[in-house]
Amino acid sequence: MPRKPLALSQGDPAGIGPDIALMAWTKRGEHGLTPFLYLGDRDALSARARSLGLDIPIAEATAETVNSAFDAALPVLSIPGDAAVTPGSPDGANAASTIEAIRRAVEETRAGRTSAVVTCPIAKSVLYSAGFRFPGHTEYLADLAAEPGGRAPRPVMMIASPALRTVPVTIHIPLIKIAEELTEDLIVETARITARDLTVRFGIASPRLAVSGLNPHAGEGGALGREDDAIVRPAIERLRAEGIDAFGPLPADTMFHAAARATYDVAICMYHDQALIPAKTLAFDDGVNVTLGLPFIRTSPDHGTAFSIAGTGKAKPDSLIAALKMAADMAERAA
Ligand SMILES: NC(=O)c1ccc[n+]([C@@H]2O[C@H](COP(=O)([O-])OP(=O)(O)OC[C@H]3O[C@@H](n4cnc5c(N)ncnc54)[C@H](O)[C@@H]3O)[C@@H](O)[C@H]2O)c1
Ligand SMILES: N[C@H](C(=O)O)[C@H](O)COP(=O)(O)O
Repeated sequence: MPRKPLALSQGDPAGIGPDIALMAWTKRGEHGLTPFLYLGDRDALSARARSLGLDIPIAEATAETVNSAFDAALPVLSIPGDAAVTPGSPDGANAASTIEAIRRAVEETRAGRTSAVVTCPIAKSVLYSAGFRFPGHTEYLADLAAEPGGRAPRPVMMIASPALRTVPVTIHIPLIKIAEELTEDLIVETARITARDLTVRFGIASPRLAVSGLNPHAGEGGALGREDDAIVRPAIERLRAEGIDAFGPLPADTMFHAAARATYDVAICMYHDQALIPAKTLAFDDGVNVTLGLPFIRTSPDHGTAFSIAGTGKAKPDSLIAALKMAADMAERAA
């Protein structure tokens, strides 16, 4: 039975999404990539191939025709933008098509025509200026996952690589709001979803969750902040009472060295940079952004639109290739 194709959304067409999608396609044999359907502006993709000096056939396709087309051409379900695309110069006029590509990738996947959603990077600020009301893909995908009249599932962001997996409990909020938004329930719910999906999506029978403290030295017994003892520790106690192997709160500055990393399967961190700095420092090229808690599989490269190098040939497709491979592996496990 041939594998179902992946749905790859273009991201911001002025970013490196088109670059890395083209480069990944040229490496499809080397990496044994599962065929993907690129959802985005076909003309912009063709123009990017020309500017990169890549002679890549591009074929209009649907989920049903991707597998037969993929060896000879890059299959595209065309979603034209409303403005010409200049690499490195994002245009809010293309926000609607950028968002539509994500929506359609989810639609194809939820309909069972594709096996997973892989998203090329969007520029949040560009979408915000066009009225996009979600912090990023993560929250938008959860909204798309909601059943009619139902609540959106809680999405969980995980950055995963062979070196480390990390999850930020709070995500795209200003630092000044973290202590205000960090609650025992949020930590418990995030950890529960992470533990479940590490088992279901990654086959880890008994995942070990290292939970970081919020404050320096995990609060130093209360001398450097009350949150660790008043919020994080009770959350860990609740998780352990449910049979989840969670431990901490750990001082964040000593939980990411090699020996410490060998003691756990994922680090549950209190905020974005506490989770993403170690993850991207250790594995920028093969790190993958995975959204847990959704009823479908979604991965993304661990980087952004890199506008300054779009169209220059300097972008590396490694993280996108890792995201495509991880999505295919997760889909195979789910089949
Ligand atoms: N998955 C996503 O959609 C995603 C992830 C992160 C950031 N973003 C968005 O991207 C925009 C730019 O974010 P940023 O500047 O903080 O981070 P960035 O990842 O776009 O760039 C950071 C640095 O890394 C380099 N870089 C990034 N990807 C690279 C690649 N594949 N090959 C070679 N070099 C690469 C860039 O040139 C830049 O110097 C922001 O709007 C942000 O919100 C989106
Ligand atoms: N913080 C994420 C990262 O650096 O990979 C990035 O903003 C992506 O978020 P979304 O997947 O929600 O767009």
